[in-house]
Order: sequence, then C-alpha cells, then structure tokens
Amino acid sequence: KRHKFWETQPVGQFKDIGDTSLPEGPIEPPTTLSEVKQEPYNLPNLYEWISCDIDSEEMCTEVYDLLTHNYVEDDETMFRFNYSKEFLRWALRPPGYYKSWHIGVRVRSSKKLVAFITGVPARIRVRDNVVTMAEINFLCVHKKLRSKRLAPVMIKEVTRRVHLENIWQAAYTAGVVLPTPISTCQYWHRTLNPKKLIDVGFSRLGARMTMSRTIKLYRLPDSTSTPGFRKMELHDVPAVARLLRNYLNQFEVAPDLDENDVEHWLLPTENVVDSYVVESPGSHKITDFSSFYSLPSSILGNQNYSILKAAYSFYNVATKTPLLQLMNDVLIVAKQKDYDVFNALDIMQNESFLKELKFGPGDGKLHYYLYNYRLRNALKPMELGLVLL
Ligand SMILES: CCCCCCCCCCCCCC(=O)CSCCNC(=O)CCNC(=O)[C@H](O)C(C)(C)COP(=O)(O)OP(=O)(O)OC[C@H]1O[C@@H](n2cnc3c(N)ncnc32)[C@H](O)[C@@H]1OP(=O)(O)O
Ligand SMILES: CCOC(=O)c1cnc2ccc(OC)cc2c1SCCC#N
Repeated sequence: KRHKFWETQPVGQFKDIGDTSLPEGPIEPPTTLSEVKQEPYNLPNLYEWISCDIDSEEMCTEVYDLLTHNYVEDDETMFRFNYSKEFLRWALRPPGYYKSWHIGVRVRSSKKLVAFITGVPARIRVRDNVVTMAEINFLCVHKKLRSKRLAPVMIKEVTRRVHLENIWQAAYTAGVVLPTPISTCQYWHRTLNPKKLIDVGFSRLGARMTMSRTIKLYRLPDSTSTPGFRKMELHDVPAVARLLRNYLNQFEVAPDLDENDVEHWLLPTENVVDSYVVESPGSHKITDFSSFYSLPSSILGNQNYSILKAAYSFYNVATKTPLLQLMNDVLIVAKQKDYDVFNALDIMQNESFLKELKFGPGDGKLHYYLYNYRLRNALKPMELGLVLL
C-alpha cells in the first residue's frame, strides 16, 4: 500500500522492518528554531487556520459539534465517539499545554469549523530515555471534505507548531495501519447493560441463552468488596504519584507523571475521570489505585437509544489487593454509575483479569505510533504502559 504522505515523514517505514542495523531512537536530529518554518502551511484558498481557545464556551461548542458529527466511527457505523465538552477541556489543558497546539480550520466566508487537530505536551519514557513529546489527538476533517489530502496539511502544521516549542517527537494512536505501529493492541469489552448492548446490535444473545440468563451472567454485586476502597482525594496525590511512577517503571513505554500530572489526569472530575484508592484501614497507607475515564458514544441508527455510556480503563496499580478483585470493584462502581459497558485494552497487566471478569474481545485494533523515534522491534501490548484518550 502506498503512503505518499507518510513515506515522506520521519517514522519507521514498512521497508525498514527487520533492518536491525538502524539505530533505536530519534530518526532526524532537532533543527535550530530559526530553521523551523515560521509561517503556517498553505491551506486551499477557501480555508484559514484558527488556534482554538478551548476555554471559550463558544469555541469549545464548535469543536464539540464538529467531533460529535465527524469524529471516529466503528467499522459497522454502529457508534461514533461523543467526547463531552468537559472531557475535551480536561484532555487539552494538562500542565504546560499550548493553546497554539489546538488547531482548527475554518471556511473563510462562513467561519464554519471544518477540521481540527491537537497536541498536548507529555514526558514519555521510551525504555531508559524520558523524551518530551507531543501527544497528538482529535484529528478530524468534516465528512464533506474527506479524501482531499487535508489531513497531511493538518499533520504538517501541528508538527511545525510543536517544532517551534523545541519538541521533536510525538505519540499517537489510530485504528488504521500507518507506517509503522510500535505496538498493536486489542480492545476488550465488559458488558454492564446486556439488554441495551443486544438491542443496539453490538451483542447477540448466546446460543441456548435467554435474555434473563444473559442478564444474570453479567450481574454484579451492589457494593464493592475491598476494605478501604474509596474515591481518590486531593491529599492522596503524592501517594498515588509514588505508587504509579513505581508501577509504570516495568513498561517499555510509559508516561513520566509527576504530582502535577497526577493531580490533573487522575483526580476525579465528574463525568470525565473517576479514580479510587485502597487505603489500608490500619496503616492509612495507599496500597492500590484504579481509574477509568468516561467517553460516551452516539448510537447511530437505533430507535430506542441514542447514547452509549462507556467507561474506559485508565491506570490501575495493585500492590496489595489482587488486581482481579480491584478491577471487579471498579466494575461494580461503573455499574452503580449506570455505565453500559466497561472497555479495556490488553496493555499493561490487563490480560490477567480480562477473561476472568467476563470481558469479551472487540473486533477493533488500536495501533500505537511514535513520530521521529525508531524502536528496533515492535512491543507486545503488555510492554505498553501508556493510555491515550
Ligand atoms: C514532532 C511533532 C509531530 C506531531 C505530528 C505527529 C503525527 C500525528 C499524525 C496524526 C495522528 C492523529 C491521531 C488521532 O487523532 C487519533 S486517530 C483518529 C483520527 N480521526 C478520525 O478517524 C476521525 C474520522 N476521520 C477523519 O476525520 C478523516 O478520515 C481523517 C482526518 C482521519 C483523514 O482525512 P481524510 O480526508 O480521510 O484523508 P486525506 O485528508 O485525504 O489524507 C489521507 C492521508 O492521511 C492519512 N491518514 C488517514 N487517517 C489518519 C490518521 N488517523 N492518522 C494519521 N494519518 C492518517 C492517510 O494514511 C493518507 O496518508 P498516506 O497517503 O501517506 O497513507
Ligand atoms: C460496546 C463496545 O464498543 C464500544 O464501546 C465502542 C463505542 N464507541 C465507539 C466509537 C467509535 C469506534 O471506532 C473505532 C469504536 C467504538 C467502540 S469499540 C472500540 C472502542 C473501545 N473499546
């Protein structure tokens, strides 16, 4: 398959797979800031660039509306991601973020927002090297402007703006295969509301299974079982940061999160991210941690339902409580909060609980990518300690 754009980029190329003579690490050296293109890339005349101020209610609504109608759909066009406005504000304003990396394209005449791409800064450890990167996300071109090679221009423009901040690497995920994945992961789904998932056509009644038998199969207790299991609070940040930093050390690629990062990414935010700790009743020590984020989806073409309430496993650390028990408690909480499904990737140590907690494998894959950083070999999912939103 020809990749006319990606073959011009400093990314692992398919032709280089297996070439162990190529060194691991940056593919191109940084340039001086004066060598970075100072002016934006050219768009077709009808369009103009806009840096989106996500703090502005009006601008945030325009971004939300573009994504709600034009962002990622599954292959069967059963669902389309429906990131909420408060989720977008959370995802796009981590410590050290740049408004200039929230890039929109408007129609000059109507001022209609028709495309979007974002970056946020993150310190990512790759094996033994911590690299400041841009995490790229929310690449979206309006359905009516597809297949016009707008995406490469969006990607070159965000690359240019990242370079202006003296950052030369990026991390991103996609459901499509591009040159060249550093790892390919699988989604797993734990049904919480079987009736709804069957009604929308995602799940089917198993052979020799009645609806009531199916409901019983996925039923969860009304309350959690781990003593000391509670919502994370601000004063837990130092302990959670210690726990998480230590846990993530075992993975080949993982975020290097300090206390500011932990406060932003993991402190509970209503309808955006939920996080729980296990505080040992005696010692008051934080021994375990679990978190999930809330990413609803529009249900396309169903008479009875319009929104799927989905929770996505985020970061989990079990040092005392068995991970299986910790995750079962988190499923119980997600069900209490009326989620329809709890999703998880087969990364980190997730494989150890997926089957036992009745997750089923999805048919979608998620490919992880690094920009301008070569890994000699692809990673197994369990070597990945990075979750992108
Ligand atoms: C140092 C800093 C560096 C920062 C930058 C790092 C890199 C960041 C990279 C971005 C990471 C984003 C991560 C992220 O947001 C999470 S993945 C979600 C991407 N968004 C969607 O799927 C939303 C629905 N689809 C669309 O809006 C359009 O189909 C998009 C805009 C996806 C493509 O628009 P289009 O109208 O359908 O297509 P053309 O404009 O005609 O362009 C065709 C070219 O685009 C390549 N393409 C297609 N999908 C891609 C994807 N998901 N990543 C990268 N490239 C993608 C494709 O291979 C081809 O190139 P090739 O000819 O070489 O094969
Ligand atoms: C019921 C299980 O499927 C999903 O939760 C879901 C929801 N919305 C989507 C929107 C776009 C989409 O495009 C790939 C997939 C989904 C999926 S499956 C993959 C995500 C997970 N887990």
